[in-house]
Amino acid sequence: MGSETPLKLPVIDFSNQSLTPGTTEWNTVRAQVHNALEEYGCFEALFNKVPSHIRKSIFQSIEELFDLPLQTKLQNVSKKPYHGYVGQYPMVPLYESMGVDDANVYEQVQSLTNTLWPQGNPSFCKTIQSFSEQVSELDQIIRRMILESLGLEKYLEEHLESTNYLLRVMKYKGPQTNEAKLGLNAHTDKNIVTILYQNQVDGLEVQTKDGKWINVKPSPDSFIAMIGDSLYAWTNGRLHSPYHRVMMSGNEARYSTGLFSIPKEGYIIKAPEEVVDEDHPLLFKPFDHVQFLGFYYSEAGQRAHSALKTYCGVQDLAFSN
Ligand SMILES: O=C(O)CCC(=O)C(=O)O
Ligand SMILES: [Fe+2]
Repeated sequence: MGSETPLKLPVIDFSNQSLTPGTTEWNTVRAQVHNALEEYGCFEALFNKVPSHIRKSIFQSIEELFDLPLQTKLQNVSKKPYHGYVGQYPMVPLYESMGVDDANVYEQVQSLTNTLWPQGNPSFCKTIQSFSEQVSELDQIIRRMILESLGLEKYLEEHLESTNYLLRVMKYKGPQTNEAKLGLNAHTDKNIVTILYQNQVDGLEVQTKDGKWINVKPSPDSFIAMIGDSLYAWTNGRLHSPYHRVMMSGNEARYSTGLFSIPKEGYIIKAPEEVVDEDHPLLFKPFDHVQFLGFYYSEAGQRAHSALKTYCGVQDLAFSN
């Protein structure tokens, strides 16, 4: 009857100056990261390395982007599925998003900027690139902590080099109702790690392992870090990749960003032998992320409850032993 404490994601502080590998501070935060990702696959990260002027200008840049005519936005295309402009879907009418491949690389952002603004837009370009580069530092800290906590640090270099960064920017229109409307369908992310950042309008919900929805209410200094299916598979199920969705109410638009670390095409995701043993039989056959994405966006992939299990799960073999 409203007396239950609302569920909350773990909050982990990465803003300590002395957060460097090998220190006690590092090991303490690493243990918190490991516990949060095992249980929720997700946590709220306090991270003060992104200067406040960039945190402000990122939302100005995103608004400017979505205010472009549809014809211009449609020029945001990519070879990979779901990396370019997405919107105008009858199922999720509030949602619109765009993607910047290799968003931490200046020349890549510049090329998209010049496509969208032939007369140039240096402040957009600089803001997107700096923001992505700074948030990618948090991605790398978290992934280093994950590998260390699983005893997989010998794979660190290969692991970090096996991915690129995609920045997706999202706009959810306010539905003009008090009743919550679906902004984005429940899904698991398909990549390695996702780091989300939002304006002051909440709406993200993350599902717990026992099926309850947590309303995420990050502070203005917080980022939400989340595990995707590719890392779930690579860690052989040691870390959870949670279902999440966006529910919108009210009049205000929600703007959010997601920095996705994504395995490069041709890199085969295969759980290292250290995480496979009798108690932890291999859950997924080795796979290429880009081919997996192709399956996910096919009709069969969209029908599957878990595209990952349908595509490369070996659970039937494990059960039949
Ligand atoms: O807008 C958000 O906070 C979540 C977006 C999301 O889940 C996604 O793009 O995969
Ligand atoms: Fe997502």
